[in-house]
Amino acid sequence: MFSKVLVANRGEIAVRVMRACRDLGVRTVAVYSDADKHAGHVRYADEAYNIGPARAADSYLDHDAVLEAGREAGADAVHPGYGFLAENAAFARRVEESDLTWIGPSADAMQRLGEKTKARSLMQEADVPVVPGTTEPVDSADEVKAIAEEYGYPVAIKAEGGGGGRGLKVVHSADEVESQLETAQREGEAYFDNSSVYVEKYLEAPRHVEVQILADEHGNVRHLGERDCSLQRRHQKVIEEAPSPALDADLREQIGDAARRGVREAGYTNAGTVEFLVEDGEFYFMEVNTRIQVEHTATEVITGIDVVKWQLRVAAGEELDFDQDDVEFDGHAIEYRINAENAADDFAPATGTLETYDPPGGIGVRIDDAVRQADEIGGDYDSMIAKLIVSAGSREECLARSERALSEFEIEGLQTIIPFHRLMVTDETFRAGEHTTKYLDEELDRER
Ligand SMILES: Nc1ncc2cc(-c3cccc4ccccc34)c(N3CC[C@@H](N)C3)nc2n1
Ligand SMILES: [Ca+2]
Repeated sequence: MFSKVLVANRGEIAVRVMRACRDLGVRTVAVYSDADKHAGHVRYADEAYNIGPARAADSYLDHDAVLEAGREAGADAVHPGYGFLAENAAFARRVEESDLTWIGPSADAMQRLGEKTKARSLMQEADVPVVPGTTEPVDSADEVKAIAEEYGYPVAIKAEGGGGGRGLKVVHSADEVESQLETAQREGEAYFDNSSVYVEKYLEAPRHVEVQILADEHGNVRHLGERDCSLQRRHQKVIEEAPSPALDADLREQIGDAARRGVREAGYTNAGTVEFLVEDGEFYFMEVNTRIQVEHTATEVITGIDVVKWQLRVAAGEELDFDQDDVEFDGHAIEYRINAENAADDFAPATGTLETYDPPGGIGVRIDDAVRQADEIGGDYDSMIAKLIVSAGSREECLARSERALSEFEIEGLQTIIPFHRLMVTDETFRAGEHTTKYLDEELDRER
């Protein structure tokens, strides 16, 4: 096991990783920008190194600055968290080539799965259903039209280097194809430095269901069940839950097995998430997230498995000490992202001072955060300041407990989306678990 780990991140996920380190008796190193000098993850770590100014590109995204801090601290390994450099294969490779261990999948596995068409053909090799479409990039309008002829409009043109909803163009008819194809290629070049695009049948109102995977370096691959992330706003997840209300036992087993086959085929190790779209009782592979995710907590709470601790142990060469049928799911968990945003003002980012910061507690309530009363919340980074994860024996009990926990959560001096969450847990479509990925965008627009 490592003796010292550098966490190349900030906020709640940095503290989350440091907690797993401490559980394992591993010393922790924080890195911080000038704006984060007094931040929670710096307070929590055993030692901390300044890596540059507030702008992420000059600090948390600066490969050399992070590696230099690792060297200075004499760290054995680097955990990237999520966001920032977490899915940057080039950085993972630099860490692999240094004398630090990368806590995550190999750079090669990241590369293989980061190119969406390669990921799709890999999944087909493993008999994992993919959304109908091409597994090679397309570069002519005719190829796009051919897919639409075969599967019907609308079709989705997606950037090879995209993901997370970026680089997705929905084409509703033949006369839109040329312009949308051109835009998708141009944006792919601009945003992902990759103009390749591919085409899929666009599923009108799917659920977004993802499977948590843990794979060690000895060929053991386990799935830890699924999470439903259908409640999204402009591709930003707002509430996630485990298990998905949209799956029955049979579909649950099929989707879990498919995720394991796909990850094994990809030679993937460490923690990862296989994302699927689910519609009319069918599931289709969408993409793999080669990192720990914000919402890993919902899985931890119902399985009792510490995913981050296993990331560290797997990276240190340990074997998973449980079989697939040892993984049990107990009850229901819902995670509410507490973002510093003003839901009444189209979720515009908010800044301010936490004059009051009084999180809820009690049975079935977990708070993952890195802030405390009187902290200043600026606009330099992602707006999520905390996660509230509520769990109970059933989804109904979890909703009731959520209302109680959300009513206890007191924040003053800063606008957050807590009022939005309080509304959501009383919404009858959400309570019935019948919301699709379209629900929020349409519902909010309709209300406005
Ligand atoms: N062929 C096909 N059909 C429907 C889709 C639906 C989604 C999707 C999934 C989840 C939320 C969405 C919100 C608005 C628009 C799309 C979505 C989707 N993506 C891609 C990235 C992921 N974060 C969202 N890909 C799709 N692809
Ligand atoms: Ca994704």
